[in-house]
Amino acid sequence: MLDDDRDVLHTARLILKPHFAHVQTESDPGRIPDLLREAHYDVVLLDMNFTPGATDGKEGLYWLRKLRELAPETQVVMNTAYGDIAIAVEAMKEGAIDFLVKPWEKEKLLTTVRNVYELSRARREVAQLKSREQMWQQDLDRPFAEIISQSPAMELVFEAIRKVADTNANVLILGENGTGKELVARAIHRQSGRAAAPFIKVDLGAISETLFESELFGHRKGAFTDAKEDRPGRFELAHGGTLFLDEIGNVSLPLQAKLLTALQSRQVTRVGANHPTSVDIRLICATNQPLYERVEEGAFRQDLLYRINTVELSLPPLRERPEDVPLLVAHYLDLYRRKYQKAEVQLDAAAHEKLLHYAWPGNIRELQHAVERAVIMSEQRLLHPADFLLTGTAAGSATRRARRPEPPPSYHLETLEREAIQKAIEKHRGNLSQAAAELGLGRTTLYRKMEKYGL
Ligand SMILES: Nc1ncnc2c1ncn2[C@@H]1O[C@H](COP(=O)(O)OP(=O)(O)OP(=O)(O)O)[C@@H](O)[C@H]1O
Repeated sequence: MLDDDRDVLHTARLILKPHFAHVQTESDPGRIPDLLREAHYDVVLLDMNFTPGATDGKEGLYWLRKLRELAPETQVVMNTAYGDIAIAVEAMKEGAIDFLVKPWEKEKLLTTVRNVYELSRARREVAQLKSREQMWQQDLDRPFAEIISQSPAMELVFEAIRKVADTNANVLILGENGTGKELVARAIHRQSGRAAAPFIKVDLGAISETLFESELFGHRKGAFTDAKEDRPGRFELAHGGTLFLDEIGNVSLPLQAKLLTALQSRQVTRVGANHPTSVDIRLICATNQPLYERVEEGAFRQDLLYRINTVELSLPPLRERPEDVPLLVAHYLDLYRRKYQKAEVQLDAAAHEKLLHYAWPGNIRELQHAVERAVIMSEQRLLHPADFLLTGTAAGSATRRARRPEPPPSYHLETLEREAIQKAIEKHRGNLSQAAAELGLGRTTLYRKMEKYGL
């Protein structure tokens, strides 16, 4: 509160102090710029006249303008004397939010300041939401914002996405678990002309045979015991947008036939209905199964494969894009540091080495979970190799070994020891107690050696 009358300031302080976290009173308006530099004020109560004898309110209006200029989000309430209403109105035109007529009642002062404070908080929230939405919009404008990658292998994928996104072509995304198939499907949708319409995902691996038709094609009320009302299926929900069928390799042959019929005709009939409904969808399918082999085994219909694979995208496993590992580690470290409020957590060099040389059979999802777990469990600022329990299957490492020439044999003791430890950990699938027992070491010694060798 700014007022040249120290009694007024004293009374206001007594009234407001019990209700607000911070109340500041000041008799010299010349200090306004300094005060605003030092702190943020939600509400300022500003007198109209400061010089003895002045009644025209010019000073108040001058400082009001100054306040609006220096702190536009601060709300200003004018303190006016009885009879100053015309000046008060002018002040409102200049951006004051309200005015109080002196001498004010205790209750009047309290309610006014409280209301204005609530309003200023609400306005701040709206501003925050707006900027969040703007950031989100900017994110949408950057096509691959959330797909983190700097590898040539993924650059080819990005290029393919760019080419295919704005066509209506059916896309089949192949790749191991956790390679980002859903992320890519969403990126295609967002860059297509259908971006404003829904992206509907169906996890075909998780839908039971009995619910398949009703989930995908919908049902009429009374079609079966649980059908309490008419319900559209996922195909209809995706009308105008994109339908993403995940785990398409897991669908049984009878259901593949039903899917094929719907995809060929672009029509669906709700369970219990007599007439089909046309749907306009863009289809994206994904699977981690070797679909071509499944066709040869007779487990996947060839005609369905040809219907869904107009364009095929293969996502490389993480072990084939090692350039991405440091980037992903940094990304998820940052994310989980913030989520779990452990801003100080860092990886030591050996832990970095360990993550870099791991085969990541579970791909990005495994990396994400490994980093999250390490951040949650960490008790120190520095994360060591032992904080990352990577229980990669032998298959993962085997693939990696197959891709890289074996180093020449060495009888250097440390090299042999490192190898023995690595093999024991692999053999016991990451169970360090068992690995330590087999190596004839105590657990603490094993940890120490793992750290030394960056395992
Ligand atoms: N390039 C990437 N950058 C950042 N995060 C990624 C990247 N690729 C995948 N992820 C993250 O990894 C997790 C798995 O990705 P996603 O679900 O897209 O994989 P998927 O191949 O569909 O997996 P699944 O086959 O198991 O369904 C998600 O949390 C996703 O956000």
